[in-house]
Amino acid sequence: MHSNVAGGTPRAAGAVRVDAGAPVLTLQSISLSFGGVTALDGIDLAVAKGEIRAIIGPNGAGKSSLLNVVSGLYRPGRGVVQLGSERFRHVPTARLAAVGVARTFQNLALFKGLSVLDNVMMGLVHCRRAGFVRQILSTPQARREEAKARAAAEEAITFLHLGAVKHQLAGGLPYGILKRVELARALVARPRLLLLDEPLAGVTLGEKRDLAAHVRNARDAYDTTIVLIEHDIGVVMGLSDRIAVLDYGRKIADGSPDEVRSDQAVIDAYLGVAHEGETELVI
Ligand SMILES: Nc1ncnc2c1ncn2[C@@H]1O[C@H](COP(=O)(O)OP(=O)(O)OP(=O)(O)O)[C@@H](O)[C@H]1O
Repeated sequence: MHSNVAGGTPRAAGAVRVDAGAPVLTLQSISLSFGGVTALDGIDLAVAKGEIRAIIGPNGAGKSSLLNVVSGLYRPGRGVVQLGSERFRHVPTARLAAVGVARTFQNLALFKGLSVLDNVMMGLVHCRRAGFVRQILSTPQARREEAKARAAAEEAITFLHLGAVKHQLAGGLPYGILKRVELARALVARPRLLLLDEPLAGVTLGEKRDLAAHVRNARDAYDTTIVLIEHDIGVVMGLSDRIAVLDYGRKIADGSPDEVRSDQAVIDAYLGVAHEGETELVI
């Protein structure tokens, strides 16, 4: 893990600090096929420290495949994934936390039978050094780690305004709250890179605005870098520093929201056909 479990308090929300230094994530010529279907075709991407980078594109464009390559669920046929200074042909899923990456899942990866607090503490399970036997015997090391993990989880819970439900079982909570629990579980280990798979999907418009604010605040307070895939282009435009657009597995645009919004290739990809006089994505 690149930082301590408790790691101090989250920094107060402040100015955006997109760092021009070495990228946190670099993809070089990533290609991936399933049988005869090309899901990704020579994707290059560089994500700067502190950035919120959205990956958008029509259905089947390759967004989930890309996220799965970065988190090691898929091994690309070609190309390299670089996380900080480490280069991978296949990102080791089992060491994802150790290389400073956390992710959320579109359909949530929470334990319904555990409380919110215990679910958030699960985000630190890969950081605990005391083995199972020491935890059972409750050795001093295991107790210290437990206390640190609990403090970090409490901090993430407070940060995401989940204090009122922290002792409730996840199974009984509304979807919009569970999306925040999942974000807290991913944040608690203070990842260098946070991958969010449709963080705003399936919630009401009001909850979407709240979640978008939480994502932005999380980037600032936890000093992390965020790559997200999302279908709601309107929210994405307001939330992201840069947006990469995929279509049929290829990257067709990569730029600021304003650049992407007026990019003719993007407009065509979303509309399916070119429209004369169409100069902006309607959102
Ligand atoms: N596990 C898989 N097995 C076979 N084909 C797959 C698999 N995963 C993705 N594909 C195919 O790869 C292409 C890209 O799919 P992917 O799910 O990455 O796109 P997406 O942009 O995330 O789509 P959506 O917005 O609908 O979720 C599609 O043609 C899809 O059918």
